Amino acid sequence: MTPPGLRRDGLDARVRLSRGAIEVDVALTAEPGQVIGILGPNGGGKTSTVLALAGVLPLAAGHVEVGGRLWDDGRRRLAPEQRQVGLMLADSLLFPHLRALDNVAFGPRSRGVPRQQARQRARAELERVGLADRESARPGELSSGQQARVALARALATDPALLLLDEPLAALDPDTRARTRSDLAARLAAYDGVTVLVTHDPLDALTLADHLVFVEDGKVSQTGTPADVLSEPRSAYVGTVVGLNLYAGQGDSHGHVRTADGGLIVTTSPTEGPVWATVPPSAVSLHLHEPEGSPRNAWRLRISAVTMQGQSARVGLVGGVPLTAEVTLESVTALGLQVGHDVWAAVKATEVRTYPR
Ligand SMILES: Nc1ncnc2c1ncn2[C@@H]1O[C@H](COP(=O)(O)OP(=O)(O)OP(=O)(O)O)[C@@H](O)[C@H]1O
Repeated sequence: MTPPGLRRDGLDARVRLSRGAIEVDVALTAEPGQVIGILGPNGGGKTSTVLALAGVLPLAAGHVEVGGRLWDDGRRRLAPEQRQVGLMLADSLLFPHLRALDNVAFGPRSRGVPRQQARQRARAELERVGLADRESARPGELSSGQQARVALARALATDPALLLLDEPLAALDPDTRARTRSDLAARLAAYDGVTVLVTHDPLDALTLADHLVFVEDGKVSQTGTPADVLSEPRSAYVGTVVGLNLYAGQGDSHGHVRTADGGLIVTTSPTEGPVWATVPPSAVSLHLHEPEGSPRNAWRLRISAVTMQGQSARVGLVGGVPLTAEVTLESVTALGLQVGHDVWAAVKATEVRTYPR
């Protein structure tokens, strides 16, 4: 809750630092109340960025400004405890000997709030995450999802201007994860500070974040709303996250896109110049013989992987235009799809979408 009269100005940061072998350079901006989702491959610099925002890692250059206050300008910085930050990690790191109420009250207490007032605040926070009736439970008596909600309540009990969530749901099993995700979404909707959420799970990012920032090898490879990113991925990694086959190519005026590897893709979408082309895996059909008929793409490719996903199968294909195809389990059986076999992959030209690079 923002005290009356205190204006919240959101986040304006440029994090520049060296970490291991990589040079991190990540700019982040957000309005109060917004959630920024940071995604990226392992070791890309996501956690380093969050640690720099928290003040645990010093900036080599750049700045961190939160709520109109300069926290770090690359030379002078506020210590972590001087920053209005709430932190939640995959490991909820609750004190095992303290009941839920005192775990949550710990933050305000350590900032000098008197005991009764801190407990009152903790009670309100537990209520907001639906745990009013479990305030006396020790962490060992709570489920993993409840522990995560206590950790969230604790992170918010100090009125942070910046809430940092680093893989907050990663330790939960899929069912608990889904339920806790919706609890988290509800709580974040009522939070008026800025949230930075690091996650590997596209579903977390797509359902919780207003804005996505992809960090690869220390740099921002793409930013945008979830809708922007879903429709127009701009790196191989982002393509994989949103589940589309993505190609960088050069288009001509005849609807032909030539990829860097020499593959040819035919599309009805505008093509001239450097373009990205996407093919949804579900738009790929597989055949044992060369398909005939309307203008479409037909590539002879080799199967590199077959994995089941619910009622369908994902088939990895390598060759001139490497693809992932999503087909029914019946087709896997009927066509006898196996790693190492060659098949024809067909995609209608109308299913290939392009946009400028
Ligand atoms: N304690 C450390 N000391 C030195 N280098 C580190 C340390 N922790 C991580 N690194 C290195 O810093 C780089 C960035 O790591 P970071 O943890 O920020 O990436 P990440 O994107 O969060 O990765 P992950 O998804 O695996 O958590 C990596 O090259 C990593 O090896």
